[in-house]
Amino acid sequence: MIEVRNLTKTYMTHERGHTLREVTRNLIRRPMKEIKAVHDLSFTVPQGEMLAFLGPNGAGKSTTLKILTGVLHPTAGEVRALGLVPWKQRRQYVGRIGAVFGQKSQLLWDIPPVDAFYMNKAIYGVPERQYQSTLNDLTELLSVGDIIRKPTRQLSLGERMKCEFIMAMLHRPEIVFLDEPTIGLDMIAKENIRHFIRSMNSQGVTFILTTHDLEDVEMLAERVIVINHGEIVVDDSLGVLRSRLGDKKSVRLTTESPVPDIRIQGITITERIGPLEIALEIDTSLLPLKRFIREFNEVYGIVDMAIDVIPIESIMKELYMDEASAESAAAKS
Ligand SMILES: Nc1ncnc2c1ncn2[C@@H]1O[C@H](COP(=O)(O)OP(=O)(O)OP(=O)(O)O)[C@@H](O)[C@H]1O
Repeated sequence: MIEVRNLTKTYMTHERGHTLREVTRNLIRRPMKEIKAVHDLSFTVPQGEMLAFLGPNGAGKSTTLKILTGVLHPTAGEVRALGLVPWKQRRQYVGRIGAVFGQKSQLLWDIPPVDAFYMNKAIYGVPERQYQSTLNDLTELLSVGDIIRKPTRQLSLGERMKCEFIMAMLHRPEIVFLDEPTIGLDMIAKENIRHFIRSMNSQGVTFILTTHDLEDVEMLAERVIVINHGEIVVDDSLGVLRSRLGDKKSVRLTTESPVPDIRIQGITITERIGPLEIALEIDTSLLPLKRFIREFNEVYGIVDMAIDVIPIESIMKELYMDEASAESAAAKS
């Protein structure tokens, strides 16, 4: 459904310089600087997939999504989505995709969402019967029957986001791009939105999600692509991603005597919660849990313990840090 081959985007910008002298000189000379935002990305997304496209700030996510939505054209490489080249066959393509931006509204502030929906109906040329039936389905699924008739500015953020989703889905897009779709929402509103995304996905809609909210990723995504410095670092299912990073456990421990700053292979102290309470990360491939419990109990006396799998935040942190440390090591050598 989406096929990306060797995608590269290089921005050309004017170098400003750091010192006042450089800035003044560069105002006249205007030297150009290349910024490789994405480099040689290749991946495919089958129909009906729920893909999380992640990476730290500046990794190249927005650039890739802008190319996939047809807003930008690449410097090199190919993209085919729904059989079309997004930036070349944009008119045909936009009628088959949708987008929801958590930080940017597509509704109009002073008019009720239902009027904005009607405008989109005209823009996309949605037939009246299809429009009414889709609108009924979506308003029912999101429980926003009355809300869509109030002026947008009077809606809560949660209500507005539900309407943003209706706006994006009315023309029944086959691929929907989500950028931080639950940002700023409370837990209940987040769950409503996630439930909606899951139910649209079960009807065959493909979702590509970019977010810094890793709970969205855990609750929604089947597959994760992580990019860093414009290149793919990981492309795997969430389960495989966890196992690839070792069999790590997060342990919260209360002991009879304080645990000092120990250096044992396989153990990292992540937090000191109190004088007798700490949080640890244990790599059980290096230190089996049974041995850890026995030895810690002998030395410090375990009073209470909670064991959990490592949350996805730690996995991501590790991925981002690996890349950063690899970079700095390369720079030093
Ligand atoms: N129009 C532009 N001109 C020049 N450089 C740009 C432009 N847009 C993005 N960049 C640069 O390209 C790189 C990738 O940016 P991009 O916005 O794609 O990252 P991102 O992963 O979406 O980051 P974030 O999570 O912060 O939104 C960054 O170094 C950024 O400064």
